[in-house]
Amino acid sequence: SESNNTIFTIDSLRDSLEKQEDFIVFCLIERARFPHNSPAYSSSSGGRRVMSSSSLAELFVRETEAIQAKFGRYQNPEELPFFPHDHTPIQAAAEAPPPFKFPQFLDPAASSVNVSRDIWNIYFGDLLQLITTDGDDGNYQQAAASDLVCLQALSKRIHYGRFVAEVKFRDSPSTYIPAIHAKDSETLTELVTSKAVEETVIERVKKKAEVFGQTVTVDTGGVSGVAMDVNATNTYKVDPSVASKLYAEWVIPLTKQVEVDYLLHRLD
Ligand SMILES: O=C(O)C(=O)C[C@]1(C(=O)O)C=C[C@@H](O)C=C1
Repeated sequence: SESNNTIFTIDSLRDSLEKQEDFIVFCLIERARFPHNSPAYSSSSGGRRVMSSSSLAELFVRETEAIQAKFGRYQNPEELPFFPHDHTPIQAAAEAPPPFKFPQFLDPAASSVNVSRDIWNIYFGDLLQLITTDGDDGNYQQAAASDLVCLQALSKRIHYGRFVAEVKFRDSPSTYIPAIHAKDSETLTELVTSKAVEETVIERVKKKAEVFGQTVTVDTGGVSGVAMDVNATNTYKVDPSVASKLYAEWVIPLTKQVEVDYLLHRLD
């Protein structure tokens, strides 16, 4: 309904993006507890009988998403799966509560936007090596479970660009309409860009990695107080410069690509 639309403003969306940062930083910290565990990402079967030629991590994501799809995860317009699934939620008992009615805020343009492949490739091709140590502890299930949570958090954040683009378009259609008609992605990219906001976001993420990634120690010698270990960069659980690089080089550029892809189809 139209009344649902009022909850989305550029400020409320930026507020949500800021809160999602906390979760993303904690996801990275959690994954960084385990070594890289490269066999989880190799698709060769090593001669064993396997379900498919996919890696363990890929199978884990695919199968978990399929279950979450059955329970309605992708009825939420904020969520996009990495793999296509039958999105029909399972039939709940007759007395079960009715499904949540998500506000339908996005234009059908949303269905033509999907950068999941890029997120997948960046995560497994670049990011994972930057937040983990080389090594193999054999606990691939645990590593893959952490990967899934990271991937879902990043995908939600980046695809939030659809909501941001819709708000920007509604706030000022005449700014965007000529570039949309001209299919001018370069101009659209300039129009959705706010350098000052980007710099704040990148700086804030770095600071969060510094604050959340410290080892907190409690003085048990009878003296009250909590001592925070604010030592050299290499004592942080995730290198703060990796967190800011993630945002500067991948998260923000992909969010902008999502915004532009969405706007390009906004008047279809
Ligand atoms: O806040 C916005 O206006 C956004 O579009 C989001 C975002 C981001 O990804 O954080 C992307 C582009 C802008 O240049 C600034 C920030």
